[in-house]
Amino acid sequence: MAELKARNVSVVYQTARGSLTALQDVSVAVRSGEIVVALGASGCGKSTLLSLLAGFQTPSSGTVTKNGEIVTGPDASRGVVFQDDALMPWLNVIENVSFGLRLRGANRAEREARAAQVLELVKLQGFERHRIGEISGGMRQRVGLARALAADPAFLLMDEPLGALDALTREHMQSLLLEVWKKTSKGIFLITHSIEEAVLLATELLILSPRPGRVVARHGLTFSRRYAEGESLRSIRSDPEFIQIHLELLDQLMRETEGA
Ligand SMILES: Nc1ncnc2c1ncn2[C@@H]1O[C@H](COP(=O)(O)OP(=O)(O)OP(=O)(O)O)[C@@H](O)[C@H]1O
Repeated sequence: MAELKARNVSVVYQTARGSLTALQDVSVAVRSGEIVVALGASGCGKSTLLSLLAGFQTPSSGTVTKNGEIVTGPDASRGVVFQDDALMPWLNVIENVSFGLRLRGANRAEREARAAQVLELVKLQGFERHRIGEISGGMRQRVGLARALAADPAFLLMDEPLGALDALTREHMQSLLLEVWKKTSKGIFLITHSIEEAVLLATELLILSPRPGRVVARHGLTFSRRYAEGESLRSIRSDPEFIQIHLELLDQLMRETEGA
């Protein structure tokens, strides 16, 4: 089992208006087969936390470790997906997906075989040769997810991956993401602004509050596991417990952001 851990991390940015504590004493652990979701108002440090876990930056204090070893930079064990899919429009779908493999020296046959596997996982078979400009926003996000999966990372780190999608496409993507999780047992860290999405996907939900960014609550949840065990999303979403938790979190977030 792989484990990615931030322990008591703080991040202080120096800005023109003085120093800004983006994260204060935050701890989080993401293990294989878990979906840790960070939810909170704008500016509470969610992206900064993801960036630490990815190894894009180091904390001002505290530690980030992967399987007990200090993280010093990004590597292939952590695949990152952003809201803005950051695809290369001049390449087709399969070239985008296999780009990282190419950089790592995989030959053409290896790249094509692996890309075909992950494209099947995200249900994009048949679109391999489409140009990025020819496919929809939802499909682009699936290409982004396939690209992150291509190197078979132990962890997926996702910064509002579904934020730019329309409501219906977003729901399709939520179930696709759960299917991928069920099949691969990756450890997932995901940022969202949607309370509903957070409750649906999370096995652990972190509520962050801004200025300074800190974890104000943690909830262990089981709805995604119920989906993985075969319950339909419709049945989960209409469960009174799901609705109750959703409303309680809404109240909590409203209180946290009052006057912000
Ligand atoms: N490189 C930086 N230099 C200075 N301040 C920064 C930098 N990056 C982020 N910040 C500030 O740190 C705080 C946390 O930012 P961060 O992007 O991590 O929050 P967030 O919760 O992801 O926000 P959002 O939901 O809007 O994406 C914000 O006040 C932001 O303005």
